[in-house]
Amino acid sequence: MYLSDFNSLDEATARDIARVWAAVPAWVDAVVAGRPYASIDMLTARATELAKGWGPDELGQALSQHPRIGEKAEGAGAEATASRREQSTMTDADPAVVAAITAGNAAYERRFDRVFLIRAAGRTPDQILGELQRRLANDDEAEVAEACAQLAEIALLRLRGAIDG
Ligand SMILES: NC(=O)NC1=NC(=O)NC1=O
Repeated sequence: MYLSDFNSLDEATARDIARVWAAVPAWVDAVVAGRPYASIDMLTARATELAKGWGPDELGQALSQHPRIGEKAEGAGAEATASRREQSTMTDADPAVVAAITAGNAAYERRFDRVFLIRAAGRTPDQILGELQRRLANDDEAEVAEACAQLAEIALLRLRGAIDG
């Protein structure tokens, strides 16, 4: 869709679209409230700025829309479609790597009590596994910051994939 379309959509429809980018209600409302955007750069700058305030609560809100790495997102919704596209690198992954990621996901959830979140697009399964194992050693605060940064990267990738200047 063009930026002009996003600018002129009714609030509810604009929120439905921004919610696919990151299912963080306050962030969705603020991104939509910032319309009309003069350029895609202004939109991405505001979306990035607003994501800087994310913490454990926002992670919890957004994670319901992100299947585990290596798990196929079910359904035909926009979020599931985006997840499948982003995780397509896992489709032909080495079974040993998939097994290690699955075990790593379980270890991560035991350690941090939430799903491991990473911007999967542009990463190989090996790179994802390496990041998972590295981040497992993070302390709580550092890991919240890393997970929020990944959530923001996913949001900006989805935003840029949805809106043409
Ligand atoms: N648990 C996850 O990291 N999920 C995901 N990462 C992505 O880039 N897309 C997802 O659905």
